[in-house]
Amino acid sequence: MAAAAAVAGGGFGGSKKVVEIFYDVVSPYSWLGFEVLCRYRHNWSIELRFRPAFLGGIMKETGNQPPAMVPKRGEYMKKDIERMAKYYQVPLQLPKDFFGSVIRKGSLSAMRFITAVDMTQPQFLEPVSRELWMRIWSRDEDITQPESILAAAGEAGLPSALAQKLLAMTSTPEVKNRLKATTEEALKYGAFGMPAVVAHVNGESHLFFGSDRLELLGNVIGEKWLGPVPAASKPRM
Ligand SMILES: N[C@@H](CCC(=O)N[C@@H](CS)C(=O)NCC(=O)O)C(=O)O
Repeated sequence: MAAAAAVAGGGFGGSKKVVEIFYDVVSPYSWLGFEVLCRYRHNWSIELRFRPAFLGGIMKETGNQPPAMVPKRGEYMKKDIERMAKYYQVPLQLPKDFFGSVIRKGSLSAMRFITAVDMTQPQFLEPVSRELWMRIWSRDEDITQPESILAAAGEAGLPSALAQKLLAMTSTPEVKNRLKATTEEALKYGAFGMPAVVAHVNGESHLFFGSDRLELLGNVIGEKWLGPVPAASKPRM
């Protein structure tokens, strides 16, 4: 198993089932899956592991394309995201210039920053990821410029000197290679898009694609699905 699992405390032999979510902040459906799994940490006997990866790399390696590249699917997606945001209670809003913000600008610098956080300050991984999603997928703000990334880090509570240091780390081979390695790991599990959720059960790994397959994930790991906002958890937003 890759470095991240080792860092997070070893293999998959504990009593809780390990569930990994491979995500990229450019992906709105990843945000939905991320928030719902964060809630289910309190309801299911799972150890949730965040695995920041690069969706562009997954698309390239598998020959896939973002769903909105098919115009009719793009139209449907707008409606779908609106409805899912309401149902999942996540404040997702489509950016005005979808192609500019999501396809053209992309998320490489943001995902490298998140990777640097994961490698050195993992306690900030969850809030930094969430704040970057808040920027691009809720407030229609940039996530590519250094000042945008630093602003998200500040909102997440990362001290400014530390955030500057992590930003400088994003151009190092260590960070670039780690993001590549996590992306390759997702591909090895069979990912072709995001969120890619991998559950480890009795030595076997099961891949689920999409924020809409978490009910099925629950069924496979023997846990009850209680809807996107289970009672024991409070939505964060
Ligand atoms: N039905 C899934 C859709 C997820 C989805 O469309 N994810 C995009 C990234 S935001 C993707 O990777 N799509 C690849 C594909 O549809 O083949 C859900 O509700 O989560």
